[in-house]
Amino acid sequence: MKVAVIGTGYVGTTTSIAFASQGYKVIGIDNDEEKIKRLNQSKLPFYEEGLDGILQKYILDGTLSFTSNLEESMEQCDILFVTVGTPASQDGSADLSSVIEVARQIGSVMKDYKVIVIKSTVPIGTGAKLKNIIQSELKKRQLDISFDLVSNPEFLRQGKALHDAVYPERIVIGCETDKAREIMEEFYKNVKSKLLFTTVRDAEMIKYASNAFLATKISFINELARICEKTETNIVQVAKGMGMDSRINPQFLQAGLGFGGSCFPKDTKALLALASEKETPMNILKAVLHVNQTQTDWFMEKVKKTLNSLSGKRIAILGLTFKPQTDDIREAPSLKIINYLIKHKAHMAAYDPQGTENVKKIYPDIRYATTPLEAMAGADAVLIVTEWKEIIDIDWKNAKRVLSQPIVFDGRNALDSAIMSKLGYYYMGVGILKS
Ligand SMILES: NC(=O)C1=CN([C@@H]2O[C@H](COP(=O)(O)OP(=O)(O)OC[C@H]3O[C@@H](n4cnc5c(N)ncnc54)[C@H](O)[C@@H]3O)[C@@H](O)[C@H]2O)C=CC1
Ligand SMILES: O=C(O)[C@H]1O[C@H](OP(=O)(O)OP(=O)(O)OC[C@H]2O[C@@H](n3ccc(=O)[nH]c3=O)[C@H](O)[C@@H]2O)[C@H](O)[C@@H](O)[C@@H]1O
Repeated sequence: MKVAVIGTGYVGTTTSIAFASQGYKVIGIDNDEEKIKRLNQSKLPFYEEGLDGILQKYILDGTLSFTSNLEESMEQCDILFVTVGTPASQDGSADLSSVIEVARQIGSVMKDYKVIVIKSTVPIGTGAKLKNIIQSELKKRQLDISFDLVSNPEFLRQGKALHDAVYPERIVIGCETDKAREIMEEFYKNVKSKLLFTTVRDAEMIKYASNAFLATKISFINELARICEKTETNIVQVAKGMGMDSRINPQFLQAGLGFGGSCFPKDTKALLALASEKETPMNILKAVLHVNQTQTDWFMEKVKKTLNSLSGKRIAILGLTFKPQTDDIREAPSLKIINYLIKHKAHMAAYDPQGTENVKKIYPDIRYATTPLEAMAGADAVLIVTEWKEIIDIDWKNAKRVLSQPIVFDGRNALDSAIMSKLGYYYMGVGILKS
């Protein structure tokens, strides 16, 4: 079975590699010709550990190839996965222009039966809409070709993308015909995973509901962190105790600077936009976004209060990406923090193992360091913004010497407050008592 993957971004490239590893011949397609050229030279368009070597292996052995020519690729493939972006529009709803464009292109060149699988995150009802678009393109060509439209949402996490794509915990397949079900069952037969067949609409909702629920856990714990500080309780211990109940479980109970990235913020907004369109308020989700939008300001107000004023203070920012193990800075809390520090006239030096070049494009005028210690030299305070292992593993005992004042604000509760205090730091986390 040969497959095409349309859209070679984070999801498209990773799933192409995962499918190649399962023995399929895969053609990755993108309308960004520069990206295609680089991919064919085994150059990833983003950072994801371990992925570049495997990409090269499959390109060299001919399992995986990349092109911009959809028509030619379609003739050779039985299944087409659509993984183009669905970013947020101005009003928060999902911008479907890319998936719609791809549906039009498919309908305008399709010559025989295909299974078209939507992996992009799309609002409920989009599958049906895309099916209509393909049908009307076929009608324009006076063709009566059958095809199936399937929803197969993607649940991979950046930073663990390859692992998640190769060993998914669950596979959700929304389809409307037995033929499509059989083909999808056959396609995933070698993947050991829980498989759920459902309708296209249910599959679309499962994706939004999953992201919204995880975002809810994060905002819940972040709001709880605020009350922990007022009640002299420790959110790390509280989350640990809560997570010991398997009904709650410890995952996504890490208090911090709020959720960022390309998905939680946009998908929660898109679900809210859908709820508003359907005149069915989702009050919990609204509050989830509100907590998230105010979390960095809440944290920075503590920083400002502790330092009396930020004006003229030298601040070291450690970590810029929205989470470790990625170079992605989309909706990263660091951007809000830099903005806050600029507004309050602080001087800053920032360090990140992978995200610096991307942040430089937005904030070219702040100082960027090539090591954590360089960023910390002469600083009045250190802000831990992303919990990269390299940052956690700093030799904090000796690092104190390069600082102007031994003050650490840990936005991720990545360090141990008792140890930091023993080392002589004034240490403040999120939802834990300062030490
Ligand atoms: N990034 C992530 O971790 C996850 C993303 N998703 C969803 O997957 C979808 C893709 O996300 P990313 O890979 O992050 O997006 P991305 O922005 O990294 O990549 C999208 C790719 O689609 C290409 N594209 C756009 N229009 C095209 C067209 N007409 N023909 C061919 N290629 C076209 C772009 O050039 C780009 O390379 C989104 O709906 C997202 O919500 C789902 C799970 C995880
Ligand atoms: O739809 C998507 O794109 C993906 O969104 C998330 O994946 P991702 O955004 O890569 O990263 P997560 O590990 O979920 O982290 C998201 C954000 O939440 C924050 N977070 C996460 C967990 C936690 O306990 N606390 C917390 O603040 C992280 O720092 C990060 O900013 C989901 O975990 C994936 O299942 C989903 O496929």
